[in-house]
Amino acid sequence: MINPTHEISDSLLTDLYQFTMAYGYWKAGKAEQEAVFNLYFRKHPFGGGFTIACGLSSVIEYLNSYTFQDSDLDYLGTLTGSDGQPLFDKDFLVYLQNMSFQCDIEAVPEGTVVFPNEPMLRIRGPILQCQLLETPLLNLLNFESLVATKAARMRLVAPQDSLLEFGLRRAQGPDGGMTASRAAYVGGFDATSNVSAGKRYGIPVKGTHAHSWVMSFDSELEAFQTYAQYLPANTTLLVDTYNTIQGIKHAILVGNELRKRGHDLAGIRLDSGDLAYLSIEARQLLDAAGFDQTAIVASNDLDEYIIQSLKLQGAKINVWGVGTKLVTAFDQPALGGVFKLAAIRQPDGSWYYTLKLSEQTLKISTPGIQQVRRYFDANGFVADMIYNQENMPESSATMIDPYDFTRQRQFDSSFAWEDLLQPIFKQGIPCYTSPSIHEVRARVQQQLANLHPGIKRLVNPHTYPVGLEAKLFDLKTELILKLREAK
Ligand SMILES: Nc1ncnc2c1ncn2[C@@H]1O[C@H](COP(=O)(O)OP(=O)(O)OP(=O)(O)O)[C@@H](O)[C@H]1O
Ligand SMILES: O=P(O)(O)OC[C@H]1O[C@H](OP(=O)(O)OP(=O)(O)O)[C@H](O)[C@@H]1O
Ligand SMILES: O=C(O)c1cccnc1
Repeated sequence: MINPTHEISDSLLTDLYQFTMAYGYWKAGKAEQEAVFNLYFRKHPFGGGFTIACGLSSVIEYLNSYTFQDSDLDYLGTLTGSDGQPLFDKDFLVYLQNMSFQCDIEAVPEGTVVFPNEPMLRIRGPILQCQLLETPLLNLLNFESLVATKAARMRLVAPQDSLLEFGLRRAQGPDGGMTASRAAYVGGFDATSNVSAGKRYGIPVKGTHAHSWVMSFDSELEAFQTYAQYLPANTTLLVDTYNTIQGIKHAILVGNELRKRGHDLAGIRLDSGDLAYLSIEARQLLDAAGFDQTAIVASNDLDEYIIQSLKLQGAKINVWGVGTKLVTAFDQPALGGVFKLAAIRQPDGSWYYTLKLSEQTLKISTPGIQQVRRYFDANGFVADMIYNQENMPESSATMIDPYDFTRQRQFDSSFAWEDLLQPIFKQGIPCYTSPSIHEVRARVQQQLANLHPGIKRLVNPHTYPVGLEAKLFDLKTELILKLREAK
């Protein structure tokens, strides 16, 4: 049985190794040791130059009901190791039963443009709790951010057009379909064909009709007439079932009949063939018949590259129906968000900063209680500087490229800035008022308007500068040197 309401309140929705580590922390007396983890990704999806942060409202919803049900604990109690013995002591299950979410969470608001290596979310609290949450936090933020980014790329190439998400049938299960519909709207789509997403998220729902409608009648004309008779206010006719040009002519006939009844032909839809050629022909036929306001909808395996190409070819399409390539994030099915331990509290109250070494410089994590300071000027965003909140930047700060220390920038007090991570939970208590989905969607466009066009190029975009504040850079370098020696 699928979960049609798409509720996410499952505290077992994590990897087993989070529970085995949690158990280990508990046994070792470390369960409540304060830790800080940063959630970030290393590379933009789709070879692009920006990513849209999305999924925070799902995170909030998830954490608001983060408790273990008796049946969850019963199930954990049945798990055994390779020796056949229970994995977890009963007392550990009691600990989980009595546990309440106690962490601080800071995160960038949904709809913010974000860049590699900067935290989208930071969690601070008992290490056992942070650890259990690694998997659901990544699950909730990775996919929504990915689809919102894909949608935003399509919006960029069709700024004035209507974008409809048609993906539910091709989505990764019901949950993937719901999440994708939400993220597509946030990223800039205007409506979805997914009625459940319309109800749940307040997204406009729109649609045309399928080939089956036409095929179920003796003739295309009769199919169009019948549709217009019963749905005169929603008459967008799919014209390519048999012969597209003939289909357009049939639609015009029906349009004239609709006008006599005080309605109009809202649109025609093309779903096969050369969409540039056919849309130009359709526009001419429609205009010549006085239907210059009738929309031309196109669908058929569209993505941002095909939409861009069709526009360059002069296609007369003003509504785009996009399914598969959007909701599956077809050319990059996952955003590689990661969750890394960055600091752990010592018994003397000081922070012990942590770092994961790697042969690949790109994969070396960054320590610190990280915050992102975004500098901007009259032209938009200038750079993002990651700093350690325990060692605040001076009013004149130096930002260093973590991969080439010779590249440095100075930000004096003449620059405006804002810190991106906002408090979402304080010691487990929610402290953030989520904006509406419509406000989040508007934020995406405001954010993109602040990016240089080169950063928004679909292919080989310019890289937006992200660096480390000098004291954090020094901390990281010091740690790398120490760990390379010691381990
Ligand atoms: N003028 C065009 N320029 C670039 N791409 C186009 C153009 N017209 C259509 N396309 C795209 O080319 C692909 C055509 O795929 P395909 O050949 O499978 O479709 P079709 O045969 O026309 O339709 P179907 O197989 O659905 O009946 C689709 O992704 C479509 O969006
Ligand atoms: O192409 P997408 O971007 O995924 O958009 C959704 C597709 O779903 C419908 O097709 P249908 O399921 O009837 O199959 P089809 O591919 O044969 O048209 C519709 O006609 C679109 O072509
Ligand atoms: O309404 C439509 O035209 C539609 C909906 C889902 C998939 N394809 C098309």
